[in-house]
Amino acid sequence: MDPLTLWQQYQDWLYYHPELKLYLDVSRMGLDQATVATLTPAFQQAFQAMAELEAGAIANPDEDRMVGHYWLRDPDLAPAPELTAEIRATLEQIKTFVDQVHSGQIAPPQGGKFRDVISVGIGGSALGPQFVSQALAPLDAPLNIHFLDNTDPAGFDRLLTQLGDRLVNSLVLVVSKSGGTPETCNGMVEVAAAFQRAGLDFPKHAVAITMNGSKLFQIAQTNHWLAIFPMYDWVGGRTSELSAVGLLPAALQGIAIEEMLTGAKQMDAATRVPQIKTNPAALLALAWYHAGNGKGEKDMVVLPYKDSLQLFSRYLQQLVMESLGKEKDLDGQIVHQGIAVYGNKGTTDQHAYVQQLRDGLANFFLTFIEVLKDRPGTPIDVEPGITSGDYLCGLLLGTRQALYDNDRPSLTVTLPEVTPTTVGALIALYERAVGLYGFLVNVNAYHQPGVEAGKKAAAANLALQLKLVNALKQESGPIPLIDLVTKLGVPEQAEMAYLLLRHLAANDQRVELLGSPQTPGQLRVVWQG
Ligand SMILES: O=P(O)(O)OC[C@H]1O[C@](O)(CO)[C@@H](O)[C@@H]1O
Repeated sequence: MDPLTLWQQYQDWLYYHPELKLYLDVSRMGLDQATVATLTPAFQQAFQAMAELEAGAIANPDEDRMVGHYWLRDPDLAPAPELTAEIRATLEQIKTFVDQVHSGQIAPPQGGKFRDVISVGIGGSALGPQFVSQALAPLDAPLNIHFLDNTDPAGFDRLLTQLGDRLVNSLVLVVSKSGGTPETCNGMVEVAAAFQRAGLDFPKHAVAITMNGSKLFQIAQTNHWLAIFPMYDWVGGRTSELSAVGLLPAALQGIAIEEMLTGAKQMDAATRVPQIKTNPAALLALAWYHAGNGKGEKDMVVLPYKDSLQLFSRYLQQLVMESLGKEKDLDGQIVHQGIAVYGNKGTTDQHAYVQQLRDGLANFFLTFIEVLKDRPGTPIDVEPGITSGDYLCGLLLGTRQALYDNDRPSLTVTLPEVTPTTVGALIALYERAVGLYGFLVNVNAYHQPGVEAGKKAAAANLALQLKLVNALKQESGPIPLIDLVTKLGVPEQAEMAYLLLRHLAANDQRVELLGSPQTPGQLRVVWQG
């Protein structure tokens, strides 16, 4: 299209939210009225399904659960007064607790105030809080937050060593909706052990965020932890940033959580409009569907041109891919749905993989996240009349143009600045877009069966490891690996047994592999206990 036609296309498709001052530009996604017309019936069904979801329908049929993250920012939407009351009560519990921590009314047993937060959690129990902390935490935050979002011993050691004797003024949030995620449980045990080694009373530093009655709930209750904040079965991990999972850590850092909720609520109202072109979430879902032919044929590359939004793509990887990446649709048909998400930030990524985006595989659409306000305070010129922020904007727009000129589609979400309100709105925008898209492609966007498969396999491997070690202890000397698994009745597990024993030998001197690593099938194993 020639520039003037494109300018008209930009204006025809532009979405602008007057209160949030947020723009959405899908003009470079190759959409036209015919596409809208073709998909309008599907969207009408999606709008209807979304309305039923918000009204309390079982929108997660595989787990027989409602889907209620929208109620978190508008409690009156909840389908029952007790849910409304519970949401309000949790928000008050968060505010009261945080005020007491900030004032020192809730303080470490040794005195002083809590100054650091160790957040132990994974997936949606970490990604949202990490994104929001990087985006919004003030430089003079009353508490500094640190995340343990894996089961890596070296990761535990690194943070706990860095904190050193700051442990005495550290608050520990253990965040797990299910209360049983192994990585999070391991983190809790490791951190508790560190507190014990330091002679500190862990429960007096610990807070749980979990579902009522979970394993974590029972540990926290039995050991009289400082507080327990509820998670609900109708809030998924990947949509929990505006529940206690995200609001508690944000508030502890001095982030205005009420403004996050307001921004999300304002965006929810906008994305509730049952019209494609005046609903920003519908426009996103339409653009995604069109780009990937409803089958995720194009990857979603997410490029915020703002350092503080760098973690947004990691956050979206779970929100989009754990929601849409499904083997079967709601009719049980094999569909292998999904949209792959990657990206870090601009302009940085222009010096990494944008080369391939511009000239190589055309298997993506780009999502620019633009922030109009460059910085608080007065800019300086880096060249006469040009600031570094001008460069950031110019390079975004230049990359957008260069991609378009080579038939690479892109869309742009523009925020006036990064604030709790706009971050809340951005989260809400994408939660709704994923939900609408899920309805368009007829998948349950609210469960995650594939992850359970990996968890089950891991548990089986750890059980095998224990059997191998117990069997080794019965041996009087080295035993061929093959004989060991045969004795255990699992000869078909020879490779897994080898891989587990190789890791054990690298970390536990009592297990030794004898023979050449080049020929693992001929190795002998011995327990030097
Ligand atoms: O909060 P939990 O129950 O520990 O789960 C952590 C994460 O694991 C998953 O259940 C599976 O990845 C995510 O949906 C969730 O955010």
